[in-house]
Amino acid sequence: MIEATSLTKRYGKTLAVNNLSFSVEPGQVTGFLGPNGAGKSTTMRMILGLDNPTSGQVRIGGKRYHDLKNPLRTVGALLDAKWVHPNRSARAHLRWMARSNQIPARRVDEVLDTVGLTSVANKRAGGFSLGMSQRLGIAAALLGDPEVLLFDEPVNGLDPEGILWIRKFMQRLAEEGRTVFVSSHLLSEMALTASNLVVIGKGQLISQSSTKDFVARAAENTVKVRSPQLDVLRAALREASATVTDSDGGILVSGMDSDKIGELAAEKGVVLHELSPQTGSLEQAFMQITGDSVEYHTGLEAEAQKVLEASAN
Ligand SMILES: Nc1ncnc2c1ncn2[C@@H]1O[C@H](COP(=O)(O)OP(=O)(O)OP(=O)(O)O)[C@@H](O)[C@H]1O
Repeated sequence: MIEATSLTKRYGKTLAVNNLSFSVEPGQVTGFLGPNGAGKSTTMRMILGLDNPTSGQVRIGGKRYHDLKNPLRTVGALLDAKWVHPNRSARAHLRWMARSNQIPARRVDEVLDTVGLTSVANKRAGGFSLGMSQRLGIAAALLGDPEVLLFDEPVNGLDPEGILWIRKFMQRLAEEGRTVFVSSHLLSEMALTASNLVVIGKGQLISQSSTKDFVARAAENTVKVRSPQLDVLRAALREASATVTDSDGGILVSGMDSDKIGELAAEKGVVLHELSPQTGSLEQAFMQITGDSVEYHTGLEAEAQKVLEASAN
C-alpha cells in the first residue's frame, strides 16, 4: 500500500507536485495518469526516496522509504530501462544488484526466468532491444520479491507484442497480491491495464476512482439523430431536458441515451433515419476533466475509440 498525503515538490519557481494526496491499494494495478509534465515522475521519485518532498509525505506500507530496513525487499521500481552497464551481461548486472542488496544469487536465475530472459542471460545488455531492456529492468525490480512495484511509463517505445507482455505481466503481479503503481500519459493504455486510476494534471489530483467510472465519466456520449421531422423531435427533446445542437443535417443530443430518444420519437410519431451514439468525444471530455491547458499526444481519437471498445467488452 502506498499513501501520499499533501505531497508537494517545488523546483525553484516550478510547482511540480502540489498538495497531492492519494492511496494505492494492493492486489490491483493502479494507473497513474496525467499529461507530460504533470508531475508523475517527480511523485514516483519521492515515493522511492530519490527526491525529498518540499512538504507533505509519502509512505509505503506505513513507512517512509528511508526508514525501510531492506528497501528492495519492500519496493521495486522500473524507472529507466536503459540504466544498465552496456558491457555487462543481463545475469552479471542482476548478480551485481543482488550482491549489493544482500539478496541470494539464486534469485537472479529465478527472476530471469520470470521475465523470459533465461536464453539471453549471458548476452551483453547493451545489445538488448528496448523490449528486452524493459524485461531486464523488471527482473531487477523483482529481485527482492517486493510487495510494491512502481513502473514509470513502462510501455513507451515498445512494439505491440512488448506492450501486451508488460500489460499481462503487471496484471499477474497484482493477482499475486502486490501493489502495482504504473504511470502513463496514455488513457487508452491505462484503461486496458489498470482497474483503478489516480489522475493528475499540473501536479494536482484530478480524480481517484475505478477506471470504469473514470472512462464512463470521460466518455459521456452524445447521440446523432436524423429525421424528416426534426422540428417536432427537437422540441420534444428540449422539453425532456436533453441538450440539442444542430449538426450536419441532423442533431446531436446529449443528456439522454439512444434508447430513450428512440422511445420519445415513437411516442411523438416521429420517423427516424438515424439514431447513432457518438463515441469520438472521449478526448474532449477527457480534456475537460484533466483541465484546459494539458497537451496530449496526437492520435487520441483512435486512442479514445480503443478505450470505448475495450470498456464495452
Ligand atoms: N529536477 C528538476 N528540476 C527542475 N524542474 C523539474 C525537475 N524535475 C521535474 N521538473 C519539472 O516538474 C514538472 C513535472 O515534471 P515530471 O517529470 O514529474 O512530470 P511527468 O508527469 O513525469 O511528465 P513526463 O511524462 O513528461 O515525464 C515539469 O514542469 C518539469 O519540468
